[in-house]
Amino acid sequence: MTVNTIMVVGSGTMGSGIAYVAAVGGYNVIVNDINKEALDRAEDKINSSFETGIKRGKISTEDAEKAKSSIQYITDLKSGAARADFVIEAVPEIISIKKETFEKLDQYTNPEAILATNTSTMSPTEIGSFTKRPDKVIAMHFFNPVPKMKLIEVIKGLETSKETTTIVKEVAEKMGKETVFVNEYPGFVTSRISALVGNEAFNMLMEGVGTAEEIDKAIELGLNYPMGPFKLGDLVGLDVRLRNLQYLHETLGETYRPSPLLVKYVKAGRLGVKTGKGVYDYEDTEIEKKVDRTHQLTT
Ligand SMILES: NC(=O)c1ccc[n+]([C@@H]2O[C@H](COP(=O)([O-])OP(=O)(O)OC[C@H]3O[C@@H](n4cnc5c(N)ncnc54)[C@H](O)[C@@H]3O)[C@@H](O)[C@H]2O)c1
Repeated sequence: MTVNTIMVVGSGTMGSGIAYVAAVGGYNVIVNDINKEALDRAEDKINSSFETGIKRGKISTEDAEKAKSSIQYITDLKSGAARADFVIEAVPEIISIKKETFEKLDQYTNPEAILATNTSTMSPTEIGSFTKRPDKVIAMHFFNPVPKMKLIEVIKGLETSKETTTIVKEVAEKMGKETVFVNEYPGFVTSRISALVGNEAFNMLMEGVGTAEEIDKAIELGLNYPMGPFKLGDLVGLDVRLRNLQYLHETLGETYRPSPLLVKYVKAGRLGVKTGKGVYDYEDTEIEKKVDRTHQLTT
């Protein structure tokens, strides 16, 4: 099967980045969101990614214009799905929303279309079971910010076919990405390790091992991580972090029990950069600058 048109469902942080790399990769792109304002924000963000790309010499003005004109923004899932031969879902990490989305996609797309999920933790086998084509369902786990981060972690479900993995590899390469193919297990490789490191840091803070700044500095300079676990957590969103940990705790057991301090921060509404306060206070411009400078993050 030749992939010409990619539809991205959910145009938030991840969906907008995925749409951008798909357009730069030469695909016709349909971006869908149930929320018109989110769709408008995505369009602004994608257009500014093109401007940055041109300024940094990563893409010519001509190619950027061509790629930009290949993107369509729509709120109607049905009409977009009917034209797509490859779909990447990036709706919130809530199983009921994923289920409803995949049931609809299964109904509206050509039966040959591949349906990929950008889930951070969930089972592509379970997501595949919401459709009548589990052989064509797979997880493509992108990293934030998508235009910068090189990797797509690809996770096969129990029924995912060889043909599907081959096509996914081709699509990822056209998007300029490296891939790792892993077998399904909760949290895959990256989300499982990242959640654990972040949780351990919260436990250390709770135990009084050090301040947040000291723990972040130790991990950055001593272990050569590009970003300390608290800065990363604040950027990802502590609520998102907690949700991932709760899922890993349910599926993998005690090792992943969320730190009581993380739970307390979320209860207080201290969710990180997005609420202006998380572990750090973002009125502190120095930390905000640091966070801006460091772009590597993942949930
Ligand atoms: N944020 C990250 O760093 C990151 C990294 C890797 C993977 N992920 C995963 O990517 C997915 C999306 O995360 P995000 O951070 O982009 O979320 P987000 O909240 O920024 O965006 C989600 C978008 O989906 C839209 N939406 C909600 N219900 C919808 C529906 N039924 N149909 C169409 N659109 C719908 C929302 O309006 C919103 O614009 C999640 O599964 C998340 O776990 C996130």
